[in-house]
Amino acid sequence: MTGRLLRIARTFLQNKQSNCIIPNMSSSSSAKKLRVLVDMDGVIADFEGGFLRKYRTKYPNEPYITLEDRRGFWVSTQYGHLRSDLCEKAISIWESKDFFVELEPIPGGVQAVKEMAKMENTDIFICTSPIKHYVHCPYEKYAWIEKHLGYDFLEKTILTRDKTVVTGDILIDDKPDILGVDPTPSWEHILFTACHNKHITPSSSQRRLLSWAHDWRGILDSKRPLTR
Ligand SMILES: O=c1ccn([C@@H]2O[C@H](COP(=O)(O)O)[C@@H](O)[C@H]2O)c(=O)[nH]1
Ligand SMILES: [Mg+2]
Repeated sequence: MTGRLLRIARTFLQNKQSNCIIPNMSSSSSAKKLRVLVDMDGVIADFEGGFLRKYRTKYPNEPYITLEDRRGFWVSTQYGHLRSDLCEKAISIWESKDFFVELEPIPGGVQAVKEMAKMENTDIFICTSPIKHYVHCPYEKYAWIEKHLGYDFLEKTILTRDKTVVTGDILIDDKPDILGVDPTPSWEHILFTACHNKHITPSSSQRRLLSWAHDWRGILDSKRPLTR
């Protein structure tokens, strides 16, 4: 027997003894799965709309910023510029009980996420940053996901203040700058258009998803390995 045949026979016996199952690389089920991370606030849950509604109810006599006039990711910063004490008043809204759980879904988002979850060779996770005032927010984010996406989606939920440490192929997120300890995250950031970011010109290499009515399937497909 040649050396090569001996090596093959030895490997076969070793695999047999250890009950090792050799994956069939030609089968589609063994193809590397596309991992999609989807942000929550501003992407599938309407943080901005929910904030404005509750702010105006709680502070009917205070000035406010319409969604049309929103600029910059941080609501609190823009309200602070309007009048310094409004920064704290804005923060008090999302620190209140029932703020996160009562957010309305963003049109098409829940449906798109459910569809992604059914796609072949696709793993989908919700990747969201809780606020540090943790009394209500983390619990309510889970409750929102159970209510709109179902109990099984709790298995696919990542709460983190640093999304750069999460691995994935795509992160669909409305925050223009996603920074953290890893300067070169594994995912491509797809900027989801929101009232606060629609005026900014993303860097030429950054792709946008204008809404869930736009071609999110094409974006996912563009990240899949080419098949013959
Ligand atoms: O002015 C603001 C606006 C939003 N937040 C909080 O930031 C996170 C954003 O989470 P993403 O996962 O990036 O969507 C969310 O918890 C908001 O409540 C803020 O603190 N201040
Ligand atoms: Mg967001």
